[in-house]
Amino acid sequence: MAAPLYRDASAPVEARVRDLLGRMTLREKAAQMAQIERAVASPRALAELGAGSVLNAGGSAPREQASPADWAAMVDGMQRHALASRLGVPILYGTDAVHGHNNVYGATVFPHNVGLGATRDAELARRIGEATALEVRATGIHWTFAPCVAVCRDPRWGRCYESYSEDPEIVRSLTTTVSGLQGQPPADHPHGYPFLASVRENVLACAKHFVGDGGTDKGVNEGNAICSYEDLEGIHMTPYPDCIAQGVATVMASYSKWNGEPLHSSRYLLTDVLKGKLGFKGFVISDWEGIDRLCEPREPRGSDYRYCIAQSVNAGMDMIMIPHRFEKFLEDIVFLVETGEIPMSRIDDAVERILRVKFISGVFEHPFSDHSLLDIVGCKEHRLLAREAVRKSLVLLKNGKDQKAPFLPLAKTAKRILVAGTHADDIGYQCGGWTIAWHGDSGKITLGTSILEAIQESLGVQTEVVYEKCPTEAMIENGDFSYAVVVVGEVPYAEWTGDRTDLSIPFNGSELISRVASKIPTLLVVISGRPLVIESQVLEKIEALVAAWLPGSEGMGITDCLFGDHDFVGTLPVTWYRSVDQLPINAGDANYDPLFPVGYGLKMFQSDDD
Ligand SMILES: O=[N+]([O-])c1ccc(O[C@@H]2O[C@@H](CO)[C@H](O)[C@H](S[C@@H]3O[C@H](CO)[C@@H](O)[C@H](O)[C@H]3O)[C@@H]2O)cc1
Repeated sequence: MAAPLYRDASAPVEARVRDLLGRMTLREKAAQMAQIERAVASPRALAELGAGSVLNAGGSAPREQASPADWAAMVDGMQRHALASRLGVPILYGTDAVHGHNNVYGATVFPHNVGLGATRDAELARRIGEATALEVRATGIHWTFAPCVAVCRDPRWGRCYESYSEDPEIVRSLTTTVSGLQGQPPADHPHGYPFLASVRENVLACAKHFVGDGGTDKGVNEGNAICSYEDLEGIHMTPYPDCIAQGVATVMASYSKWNGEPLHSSRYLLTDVLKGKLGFKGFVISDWEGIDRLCEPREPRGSDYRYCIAQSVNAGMDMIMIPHRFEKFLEDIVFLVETGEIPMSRIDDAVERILRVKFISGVFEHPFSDHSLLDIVGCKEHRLLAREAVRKSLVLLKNGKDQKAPFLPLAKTAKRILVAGTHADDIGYQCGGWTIAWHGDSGKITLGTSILEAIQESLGVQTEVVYEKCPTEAMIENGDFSYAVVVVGEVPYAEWTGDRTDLSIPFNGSELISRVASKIPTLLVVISGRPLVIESQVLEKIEALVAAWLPGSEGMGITDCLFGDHDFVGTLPVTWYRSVDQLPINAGDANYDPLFPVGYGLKMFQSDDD
């Protein structure tokens, strides 16, 4: 008997979609709309019930320090169960590889998006997407929930570091990450249609979080963006047409609201605008428990969950990141269709979109991982790319108390130097959130080079490098140091855990800086996901100031500039405000009076065209 059309790789995608859709029962269609967490991805969920997709939460891994082979074996095992389902529809496995394959121990950890915003380098963003796709593919994973194309308008938001910039034009210029992840579509690629160049080297991307996630009132995470449609479209929606033009396969809905209406149940924005006006033909996925949050306060009342499913699916949600209550979701959505609450046409549209992406992704023909890629995770070439990105992300904000006497580059011939601060020797701190654990952590959480190690590696034996996280007065007074490098900043955070109205340097950083800089010529390096308050008396005392954002695993990228092997090229992608009383403050505001404006950034060397 001839194989069914949907299994024919030479058949047109839309024909394969229609053929498979026509063979599916309502329960099978509903199951395809479910994304479940890896911990509950059982043989029953995959083979018997046919869940369409699996993800891992931030920090959820096969085991601690799981190897790329462990990850690939886990995903392949789930795939085998999925292929054993009645129609053998493979799963898509998704993960948050948002600054490299950051869940995986030993993977290359790139600078977070705010640092890439400082580079203004679209080609670099694309190359990082390319490298990330290879490391994700090496672990058998098909899809990353990236790039975040939020336009962060208030640094009090705990996810500003996931945003490239407060300027929508800078964000849209860096959506080249999509082409890096998925590959570049041909010029004649149909508008809005999902694209994947190579099942071996590329992964599906996810533009998130649609729309207005970075524009909530006072930067409250999952809050309410209060603005006109013109501002919503002109500021926050700006990057999406560029992502769609690059064939982005998926879009994730935002937890936030627009003028009080949750995005997860906004038919106007999800269907009329995203799928209608912008022509998006991939699929829309909810955020984690996004449907449950429609029923806030968290409902124990099952019926509300059912009502929220109807609200969201009817608004245009195609896949639901459940992630734990799969069978309840299945029971509820089947009930809603059978009772006419959700029209079958909406289910068919959602599943059509999901199957379209699955056929485009090549996962029917190549369902399993490619072990020849395993060694590419954390490879030298990718670490060099990350080092280049770190270097280009640094912003020099002060260089010498006297313009005529620049402080940087630091002397490589100094006899004795002091390196101090909480962030000088901490890989976890310099990587920030979404690294190994959901909210990140401190210490040697993965492989990489700390700033202290980079300084030690950059200097010869003639320089004694003294490291003290919190030097005493005696050491500062009597240490006979040529200069000091003080590295302080924020501890890692994610989402609401990073929402803050106090944006001073944590751990009494200002006090440490003042103590050291009062006695020793000092360079201050700030490791943070956003600008922090730099008091005027601190700014006066230090010789130089570098914003390093959240650079990731390759600390050598910082010393490449500090010691003058490369000049600084980074410029501020966000406003460096004077005080939190100014917030929100964005370029273009009337009476815009920041400490350092968007676009500010010094060089060490006068270039020819100066
Ligand atoms: O400790 N608790 O009890 C707890 C409870 C709920 C939590 O909330 C959950 O934490 C994370 C999992 O641990 C989830 O990732 C999401 S966040 C959401 O997840 C997506 C998939 O990872 C990303 O692509 C999106 O960009 C992001 O907005 C949620 O906020 C966290 C901790």
